[in-house]
Amino acid sequence: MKVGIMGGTFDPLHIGHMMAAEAARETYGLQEVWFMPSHIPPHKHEAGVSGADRLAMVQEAIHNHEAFRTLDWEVVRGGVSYTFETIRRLQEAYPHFDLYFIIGADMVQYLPKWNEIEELVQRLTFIGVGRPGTPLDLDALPTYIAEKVLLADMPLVDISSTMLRERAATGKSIRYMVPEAVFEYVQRSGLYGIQPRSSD
Ligand SMILES: Nc1ncnc2c1ncn2[C@@H]1O[C@H](COP(=O)(O)OP(=O)(O)OP(=O)(O)O)[C@@H](O)[C@H]1O
Ligand SMILES: O=C(O)c1ccc[n+]([C@@H]2O[C@H](COP(=O)([O-])O)[C@@H](O)[C@H]2O)c1
Repeated sequence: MKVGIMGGTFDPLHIGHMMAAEAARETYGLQEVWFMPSHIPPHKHEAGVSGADRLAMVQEAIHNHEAFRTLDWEVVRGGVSYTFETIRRLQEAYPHFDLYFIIGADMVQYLPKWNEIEELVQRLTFIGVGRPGTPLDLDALPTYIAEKVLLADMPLVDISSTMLRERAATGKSIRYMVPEAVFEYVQRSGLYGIQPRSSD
């Protein structure tokens, strides 16, 4: 079975994440895509909102898609979420899966700095999608990494979670930049300083 892993901080989850997963699924015929929020991403500070809320946003966003699932392992395990550790465990649990890890252009260029990248490229194939601000240039990567990165086309989406947090903090709308169900969850829970909706 061909399974894509869409790893991310998802603070908050936005339409760029959804489109990346769908483009990878469609282009490479992935039977399922598992959205996997990290607890603490290796190269970032701890996320602003809890793992439980970030997991809930993923669940809200994907529940209508027949091929999308959530994987809560990293949030449940806690600590720093190293992808190679998670993938080792996944392959122990599901030895017959053919694994693909979906990432945006910024993460493609960062691959040489991932922990145990030599092991990771033996265990899975990356699927990279375009993202404004970073060229998707496989020639810039060492060959042993570049030959394990496939590309999937999608319309460029100039949205990041950072931009959405900043918009929310300054009172600007994030509606339609996140899936509607995520917007409703954020509003209901009062995340990112967005006012909980009154019970009208
Ligand atoms: N607009 C986008 N288009 C394509 N890929 C994206 C986009 N936003 C994020 N991704 C990819 O999704 C994965 C998870 O991203 P992440 O949750 O860190 O979101 P982010 O918007 O980059 O967050 P932040 O602004 O907080 O760094 C990464 O591989 C990232 O490259
Ligand atoms: O394991 C690593 O060294 C590593 C370095 C950078 C990113 N990742 C993973 O790549 C995914 C996207 O990262 P991020 O920080 O953009 O959300 C997420 O699952 C991270 O845990 C993993």
